[in-house]
Amino acid sequence: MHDDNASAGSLFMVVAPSGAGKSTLVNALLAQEPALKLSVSYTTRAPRPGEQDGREYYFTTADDFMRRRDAGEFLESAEVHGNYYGTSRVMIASQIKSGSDVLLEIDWQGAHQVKKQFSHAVGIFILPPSIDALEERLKKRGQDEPHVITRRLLAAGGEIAHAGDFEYVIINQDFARALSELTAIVQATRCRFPQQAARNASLFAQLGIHAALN
Ligand SMILES: Nc1ncnc2c1ncn2[C@@H]1O[C@H](COP(=O)(O)OP(=O)(O)OP(=O)(O)O)[C@@H](O)[C@H]1O
Ligand SMILES: Nc1nc2c(ncn2[C@@H]2O[C@H](COP(=O)(O)O)[C@@H](O)[C@H]2O)c(=O)[nH]1
Repeated sequence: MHDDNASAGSLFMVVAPSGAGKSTLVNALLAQEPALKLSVSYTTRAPRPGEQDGREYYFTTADDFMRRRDAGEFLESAEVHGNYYGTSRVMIASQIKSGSDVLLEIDWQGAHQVKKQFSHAVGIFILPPSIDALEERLKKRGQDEPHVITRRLLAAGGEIAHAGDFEYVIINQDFARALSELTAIVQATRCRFPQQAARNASLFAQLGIHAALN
């Protein structure tokens, strides 16, 4: 089993039922934390209007996805709402190794797979204030067919049942508050001993601080 170590960047996983607001929160977080790298996943889902290949996702066919999966190219992958999604192993490994903090927007199944390989990955589950609010948000977003929205709402209860598997839970009712909680989690993780020691190795050496103090 692979695991991260003291010199590695932090790995964040943001998980939520569809429509809870994770992409909106993550985009706002990235705007204020440009050093944080967002992993771009592969998916077999068709692009929504305005989505660009290589920006929101790498859009691909089921055949290509399976070929990549069978070749071990994915750190994690899962079927979600009738489509396949996966995170590139190579991209994450190189970003973490170079000390970058990386954020994955994935479902709970993928998060479990990542946690088995990177035990220090920080899982953050975003809850909607209610199922009614989730429905309203999906409808207002206006990007999915009614049958797709129904399917996603039906799946939400099962996904929410996994909230307790994660280190942190944020209720995205008031957006500004939810964003400030997400930011606080990222900043607190960066202040953990291994992350600080890796970022400030020469200061730590100068001050005579050793990892044994951790
Ligand atoms: N706190 C909030 N209050 C009201 N609306 C919100 C809030 N947060 C996000 N939204 C809106 O809810 C809709 C869904 O948000 P978003 O697309 O970020 O969800 P998501 O969890 O990323 O969904 P998916 O998993 O389907 O990509 C968007 O139209 C967004 O503007
Ligand atoms: N396990 C993974 N799940 C992923 C990944 N990328 C996205 N997702 C999840 O899929 C649903 C639907 O996304 P949408 O863009 O079609 O609305 C969403 O809840 C994501 O969390 C991934 O790489 N792996």
